[in-house]
Amino acid sequence: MNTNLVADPKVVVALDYADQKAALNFIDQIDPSSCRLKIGKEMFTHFGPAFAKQIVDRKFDLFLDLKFHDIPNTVAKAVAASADLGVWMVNVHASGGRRMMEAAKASLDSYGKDAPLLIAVTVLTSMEAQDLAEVGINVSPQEHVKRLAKLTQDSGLDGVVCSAQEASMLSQSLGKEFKLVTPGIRPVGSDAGDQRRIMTPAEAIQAGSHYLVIGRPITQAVNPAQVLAEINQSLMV
Ligand SMILES: O=c1ccn([C@@H]2O[C@H](COP(=O)(O)O)[C@@H](O)[C@H]2O)c(=O)[nH]1
Repeated sequence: MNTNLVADPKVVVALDYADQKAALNFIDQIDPSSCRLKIGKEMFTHFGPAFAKQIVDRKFDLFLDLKFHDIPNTVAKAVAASADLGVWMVNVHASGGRRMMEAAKASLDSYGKDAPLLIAVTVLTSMEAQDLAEVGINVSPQEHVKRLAKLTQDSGLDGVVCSAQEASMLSQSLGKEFKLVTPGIRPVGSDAGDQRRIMTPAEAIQAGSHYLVIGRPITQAVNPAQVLAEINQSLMV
């Protein structure tokens, strides 16, 4: 199926499947130029690095979304192990701090042009002000995102995970080259589920998002490849 082939696909499909066959069935219907793919804690815990390699071998750009958050030495080693898998992008939590992020970045030095993009999670898109207050952060999500994104840039990373609601603010303050990777994307009419800071695909691109992470609206659809094609179409206008 033609899912609208684009030179630099913006959509990153979150493959949050408990069933490897279901994920591969979807992947077999799409082309690497129609989207990038992401695996996170669910599929990596079920199926491990071998599954990640299968996706890389099929020539898809793979975002390994394991959100490392540990001491600098441990995170640096985990990021280097991710690079060994040949992934396109990998991430850590910005709240792990500057020394952790710098160690993660340094661990990629020896990979040269083959190093994956390294980005950091700011404030999860499932969180709103009340969630932050309950963990002792008494500023708005926007303010906390801004602080963590600046720290991420100062630590030498390539970009952040944030919500599209913060994209315009970050694009202005940190520049257009700094990658903004935005989950919490919901086409009109789709269920928000546990997400709180959401936007539609077209609005997110207009706000300055570089990559749109989209999971359930695609993967739980009756025809995931068709929904992907419709989303790509909505981005072409
Ligand atoms: O702040 C974050 C960071 C990561 N995610 C991940 O993105 C997808 C979103 O899936 P949907 O089904 O479209 O909600 C999922 O894999 C999350 O782990 C995020 O949502 N927010």
